[in-house]
Amino acid sequence: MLLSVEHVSKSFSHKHAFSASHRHLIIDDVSFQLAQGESIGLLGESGSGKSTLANLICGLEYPDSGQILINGQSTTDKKSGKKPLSIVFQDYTTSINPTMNVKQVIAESLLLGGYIPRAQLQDQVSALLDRVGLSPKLMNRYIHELSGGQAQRVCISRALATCPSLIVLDEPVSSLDVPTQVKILDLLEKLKDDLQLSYFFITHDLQLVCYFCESVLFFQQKTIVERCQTADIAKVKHPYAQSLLNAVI
Ligand SMILES: Nc1ncnc2c1ncn2[C@@H]1O[C@H](COP(=O)(O)OP(=O)(O)OP(=O)(O)O)[C@@H](O)[C@H]1O
Repeated sequence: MLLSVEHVSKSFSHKHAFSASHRHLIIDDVSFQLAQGESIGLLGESGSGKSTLANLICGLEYPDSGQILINGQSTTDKKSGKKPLSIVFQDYTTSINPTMNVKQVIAESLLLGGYIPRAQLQDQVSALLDRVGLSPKLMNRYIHELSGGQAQRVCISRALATCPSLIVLDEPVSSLDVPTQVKILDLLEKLKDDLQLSYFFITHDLQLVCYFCESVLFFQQKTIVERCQTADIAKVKHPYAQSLLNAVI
């Protein structure tokens, strides 16, 4: 199994000005699996914990209990080496270091994927920019010199640089205008087919999930309340899943 999330719970400590800090449970006993080549959509309300789950999968946060295995290796296992996954965040403005140009951003990720002779770096960055439909001429630009669509393409090429099997897409088009959203979604669809990628696609948009993913997880009240194949979306039973379905039909 490419990704196995097993009974994962996570809470955060919130400090209060005039009282002791409290721990708030954000993720409660979440389990699901994703097979190689499969894509899953995660639908949930704003603030329900979707990004926290994404961060747990990527090893940016650790579970309080339960475990997350990627190709059988725990995300908490520091010795497991390079993980076959990348993440694309919603906010491209904060996910790119503003002091690095495009070449440095992508090169940093390429080098994470393994040693590359310095002489090959330029060509590999060019190839990755080409893969996401950007001209190599943009290599020396900084984030503030790019359009939103260009910046998100840079984030996608950075995600591809480590040759992942799985990409966690945390609302990758929500910060873009509609025409740019369509172009980025077309790109993601093409990359999925060309590179046989699996996506863990976090969004508020049920139609998008049905277009991109084989199955969908409905996330509410800190946990997954229903999972179904997108082909069977009309058969969902949980009231939350039904309410999302009714909103689009
Ligand atoms: N590092 C942290 N420390 C404390 N609380 C956190 C931390 N990260 C997230 N939270 C809290 O966890 C809850 C869920 O946040 P999260 O960003 O995962 O939700 P979300 O479903 O992705 O929201 P949105 O759809 O609005 O992006 C929020 O109440 C948030 O304040």
